[in-house]
Amino acid sequence: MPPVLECDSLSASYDTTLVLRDVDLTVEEGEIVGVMGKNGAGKSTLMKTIIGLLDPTSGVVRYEGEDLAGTSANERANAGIGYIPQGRDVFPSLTVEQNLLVGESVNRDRAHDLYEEVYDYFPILEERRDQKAGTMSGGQQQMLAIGRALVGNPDLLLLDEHSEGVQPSIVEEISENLRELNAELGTTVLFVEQNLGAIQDMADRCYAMERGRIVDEIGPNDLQDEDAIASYLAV
Ligand SMILES: Nc1ncnc2c1ncn2[C@@H]1O[C@H](COP(=O)(O)OP(=O)(O)OP(=O)(O)O)[C@@H](O)[C@H]1O
Repeated sequence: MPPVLECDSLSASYDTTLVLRDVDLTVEEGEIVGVMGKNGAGKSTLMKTIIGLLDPTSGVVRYEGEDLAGTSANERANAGIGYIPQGRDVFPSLTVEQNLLVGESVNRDRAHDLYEEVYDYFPILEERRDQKAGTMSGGQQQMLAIGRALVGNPDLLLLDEHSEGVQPSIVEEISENLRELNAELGTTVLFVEQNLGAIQDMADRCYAMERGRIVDEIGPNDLQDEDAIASYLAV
């Protein structure tokens, strides 16, 4: 079976500024893989290039063995890639339930809706289903953004800094829920982060990114060694 996701010599730029440089990474089915790096390292750019919001200047993104070149972000979502952008981007004037309905539109298996699972992982979303998303806390909005991707029934979740602007205890809760849903639903996860705790709580293994390049790969044994990874983060 091919890896769920493969980036092969992936480079990307904004106008003439090259930001992502020759990135090679692989995510196997069922893994939770992190990419860590400081502000400006290129993590969001990597995510945008994988989901198709930014065209690579060179290199390839393969999803379940297929080259994604020429496919739109929408087509990638329809193929089973769920994307949770930095800053969450929930629709503030829609209710929780309406936000989830938008996410469900890409579910390929309409017979199996995932609301029950989402409400199990994030009970606050069920409690607040009729509340406008914009009135909720940062952590609750993050849960909603994850829930909105999940009801689309993704095989792969791309998460861009889910810890940002969220209080530490809630970051921990979200990370734990993501691990649970990875184990129970089998959803593969690629996340980018600069939060040490979130990386240690979530990742099976991790890549380190500096100035748009992958400079190290950290296996499970070294992930709990703060000294081994702190230099890649702003800690
Ligand atoms: N739309 C854009 N146009 C031009 N340059 C950009 C754009 N977005 C990001 N950049 C630049 O690309 C580089 C990488 O940014 P990126 O957002 O990918 O980093 P990041 O690792 O996600 O950082 P952060 O944690 O701050 O989000 C930075 O130098 C940034 O200024």
